Amino acid sequence: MLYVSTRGEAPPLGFIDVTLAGLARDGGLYVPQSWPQLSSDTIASFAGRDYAEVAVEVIRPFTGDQISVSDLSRIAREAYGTFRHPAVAPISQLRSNLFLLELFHGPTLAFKDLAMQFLARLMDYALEQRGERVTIVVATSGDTGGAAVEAFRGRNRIDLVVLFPDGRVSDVQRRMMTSADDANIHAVAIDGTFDDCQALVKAMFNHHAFADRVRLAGVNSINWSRIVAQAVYYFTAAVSLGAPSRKVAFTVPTGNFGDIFAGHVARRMGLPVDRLVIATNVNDILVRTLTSGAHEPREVIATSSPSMDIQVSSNFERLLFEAYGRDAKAVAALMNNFAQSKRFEVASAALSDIRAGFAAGRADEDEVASTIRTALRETGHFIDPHTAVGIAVAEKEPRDPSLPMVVLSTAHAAKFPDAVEAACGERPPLPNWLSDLNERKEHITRLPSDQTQVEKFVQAASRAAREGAAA
Ligand SMILES: Cc1ncc(COP(=O)(O)O)c(C=O)c1O
Ligand SMILES: N[C@@H](CCOP(=O)(O)O)C(=O)O
Repeated sequence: MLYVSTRGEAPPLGFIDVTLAGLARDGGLYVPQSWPQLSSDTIASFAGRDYAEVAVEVIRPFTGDQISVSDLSRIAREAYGTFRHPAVAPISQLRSNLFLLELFHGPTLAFKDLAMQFLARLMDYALEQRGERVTIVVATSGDTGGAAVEAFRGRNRIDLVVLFPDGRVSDVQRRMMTSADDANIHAVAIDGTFDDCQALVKAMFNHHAFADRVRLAGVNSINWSRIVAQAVYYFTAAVSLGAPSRKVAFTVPTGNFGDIFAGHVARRMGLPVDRLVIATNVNDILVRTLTSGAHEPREVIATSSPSMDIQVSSNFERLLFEAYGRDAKAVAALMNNFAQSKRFEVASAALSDIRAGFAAGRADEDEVASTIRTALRETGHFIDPHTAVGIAVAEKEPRDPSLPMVVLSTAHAAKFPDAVEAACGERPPLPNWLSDLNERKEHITRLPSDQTQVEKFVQAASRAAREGAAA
């Protein structure tokens, strides 16, 4: 199994190299050369099995011969052993044929743990085998950063620098990123938005001399292994609701388009997914793109679902690659346009292709608040504002009432206590095992959104760079 860049100018790589590379050398994103298929019998056999076992079955076809099944199984067992629910990603029912896929039972209470716990162990394994070190720089709007800190802390061959937008994450999210004492973890508050943080990461990857010096790696969803690990829960959820004998639809709270693209991957592998609904808050560039074909960012608006306050959705490039019939030249031209004039138009054939598999809707702040209130009243449970965006959009979406609709519940309400309390008047408590979070000492460096200054910081944090200089 080889991976190719969406922009066509980077060398094809195998699974482990793609995992360690992050962004492709030409600025594109890696995708598999072809989609592995799982038969209906294989998918049906997932029913009742442990999450870790299903993860191995789904991920294995993507690994080629680069990792043995026993190593992959050990990594999956260890990764999903850190979750506090035996099902790892259980399903609960909200209303008739409307379900929540609970992705918040991991160590940092958000769906990012599902892939990050796996990825950290996979990278550790690969680096140990090769005797190498890397420096990871990750951009976060709040959840990826905390999940990465938890998954990579104390790892001997990896230094991690987290760039988060100063003042634009919740207190719980910030503390999860800044309160690790481990010497290999560095939390940096950037004076800017998530889009600025992500642009800095991509600029560092495209500065090849720098990227080589620090052995730069990425664990945002630009990293293929993040996506494939997230595809697993689409299988477990759909099978528990009757797949492959019946179709299932999903609504996905969307920002960087990684999570919903993972649903597309599951569909490409043979899972009968009826439709994937993109749910955004008022930062609705993807809804506007699906409506008009014009992909054009606006100013980022701060909302109660801050992790989705994103205008530049990295993984949309992977979908464009698919929709343009894997024409890397066409995708590279779109991305060049975007870099130069901050907009592009999706060609009508590609737009029709996207609309055939995806719908899109947005929820404003009033809808989010009223969804949180209604859910608490009807079920007695708190939901987080990102999940509320998903539910609000799913409720508005025309759908076949006989098909199950699964909304991805992407975070625990206790990560956003102020927003939840403002909506419903009650404050969701943190789980007991995190009750000392507010007392932990924070370590934060503040930097402007400036590539030179951030690179200087990353280089100083990088043991890989120091070893290279000493050699
Ligand atoms: C809680 C939460 N929900 C939804 C999203 C959106 O996911 P994606 O960026 O994969 O579209 C994010 C951030 O990515 C998030 O942290
Ligand atoms: N919402 C995300 C943004 C980054 O997304 P990723 O899936 O590409 O890592 C966050 O919480 O940081």
